[in-house]
Amino acid sequence: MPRVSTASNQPSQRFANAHGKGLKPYQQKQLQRLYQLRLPPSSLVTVEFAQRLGSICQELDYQPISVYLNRRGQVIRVGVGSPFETQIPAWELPRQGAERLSGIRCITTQTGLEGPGQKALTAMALQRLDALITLSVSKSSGHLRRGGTATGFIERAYLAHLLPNGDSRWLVSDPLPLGLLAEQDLQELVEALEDQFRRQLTVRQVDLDQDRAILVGLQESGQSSEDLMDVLTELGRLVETAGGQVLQTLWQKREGPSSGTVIGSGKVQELALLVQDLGANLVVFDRELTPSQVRSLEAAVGVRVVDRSEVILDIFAQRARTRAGKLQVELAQLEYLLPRLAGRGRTMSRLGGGIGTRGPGETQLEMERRAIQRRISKLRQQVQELRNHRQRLRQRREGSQIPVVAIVGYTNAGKSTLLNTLTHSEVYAADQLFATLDPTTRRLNLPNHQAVLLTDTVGFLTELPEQLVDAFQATLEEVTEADALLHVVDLSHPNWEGQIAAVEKLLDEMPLATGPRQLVFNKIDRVDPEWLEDVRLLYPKALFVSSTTGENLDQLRHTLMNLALALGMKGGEDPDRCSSSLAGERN
Ligand SMILES: Nc1nc2c(ncn2[C@@H]2O[C@H](COP(=O)(O)OP(=O)(O)OP(=O)(O)O)[C@@H](O)[C@H]2O)c(=O)[nH]1
Ligand SMILES: [Mg+2]
Repeated sequence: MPRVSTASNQPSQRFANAHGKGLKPYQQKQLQRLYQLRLPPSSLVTVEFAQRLGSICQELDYQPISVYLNRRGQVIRVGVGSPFETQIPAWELPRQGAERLSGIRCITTQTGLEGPGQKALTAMALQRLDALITLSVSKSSGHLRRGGTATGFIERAYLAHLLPNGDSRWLVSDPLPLGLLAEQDLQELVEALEDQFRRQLTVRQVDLDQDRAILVGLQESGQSSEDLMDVLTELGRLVETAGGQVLQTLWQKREGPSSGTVIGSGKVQELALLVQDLGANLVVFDRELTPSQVRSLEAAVGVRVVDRSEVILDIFAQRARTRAGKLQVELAQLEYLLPRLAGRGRTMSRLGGGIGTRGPGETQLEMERRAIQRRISKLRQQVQELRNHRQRLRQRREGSQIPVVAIVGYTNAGKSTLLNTLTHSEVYAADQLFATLDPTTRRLNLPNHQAVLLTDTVGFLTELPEQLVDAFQATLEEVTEADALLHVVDLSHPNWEGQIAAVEKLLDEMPLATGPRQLVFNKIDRVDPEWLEDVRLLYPKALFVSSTTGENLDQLRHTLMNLALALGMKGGEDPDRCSSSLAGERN
């Protein structure tokens, strides 16, 4: 049997809290009876139904009542409170595309004579209601039936509905006599609206196979606007690299993140509206979210909410080609997933479809947890084997006394391109983040007939998820075991200085990366030559090259020659070098 309070299935208490008044049993009964009423499917509202609501409203001392109906004319929810207070939670709403309305309309009572307020209209937009009908109940002129019960008097009525992409989000009618409103055809109205929404969607050329994302950032005190923009630009690049489309970016200035939802509650609401307006199906935050934050946010906005780490993990998962790469990515993903298992799933399970949305029940979760743990230990073991294998490879290389130089740098700096140009190879290089996941080593013969081994490595990124760093340890050891590092910087990137700092920081955190580091500014073909001279003054020891045009690569070869000579001498003096560093690693 349907209850008056449909949201929590706890009768009446919710309303008593919202309005400071408990409901008397006979009042509850009247509300309950509303569930038995049924409107003709084509009617927006009937005069009888409106008057019945007006009368109940009077009997409840003019507390507002909101009734929700589906398109078959059935009452599916009754609440004492404004449309804003009685909203249907996002996860209980049917999941619809941006071209559809929810198939639910709300009829609400009020005592004022004005049309629906901002909050009520916002609630309509959040739920994508077919329509919002506001009935103004007169306090004075309610007339009495012979039996003594008030019938309620509806002074005027308003019809409000959403608008496809106009200057305003909704349209509110002038005050209408009830009779006129009752003549409105519901089907005609919603068909016309959905038709317009569909056409608008075609104009926007939304690709329905792609994730359509809204980015959310937080500017904490102490963070400059430029820093935030850099973070959000990079986040956008990451989302695009992962195959998503960025529809819009939203940010907020705040002391610090709110513990519940990162951004404040008003901003969450703005976000939820934007999701509706743009037909987004994904929200991406610029920072790592706790499981409970994800839960609250998903409940409020009604679509999947992910954090930056998940996007990065997703990219790695898509990029991984080799067995080793796949192994490492799977390990990272599972380690990320495990602590988040409990929260995910249940809130979103009703929405169905899409990654991370199918929620198993609690027992199944427990089983899955154990299965995942087993899988993680197995993967760790395999990653360890991989590590040993790489170690043997390196050992062989070191035995051959050819110095190893690792090319490191921020993702997309041009590391693979540099390796390709220098060694005439065809390692995969592309204008993508994390084009390279697996290190590749190539032999480079220098003009003096000496050789070095150049190793291309996975790109760096600020605040890489720790699970990834752990999982890619085997790969990163190529860096820690190299005799020297070439730190490649994309000088044409607006945040090149920030990227240098990020890479230096990560390298400093690797205790074994002790070899000399040579800074190589790349992509100089894309920067203003005058400005380049200024940078040269700032970094007198750096090299300035273009990997695509080959400019100044001779200088780089020369530098490598000197490096190799110095290393060769060092190698000669210290034959134990390789075994001692390996011993250190085993601990
Ligand atoms: N104009 C110009 N473009 C360059 C230069 N070097 C690399 N690129 C371009 O920059 C993009 C990234 O190059 P990659 O070599 O894949 O960069 P990477 O550092 O290996 O990137 P990840 O493997 O993703 O970390 C590609 O589109 C290259 O063509 C250069 O000197 N000048
Ligand atoms: Mg690369």
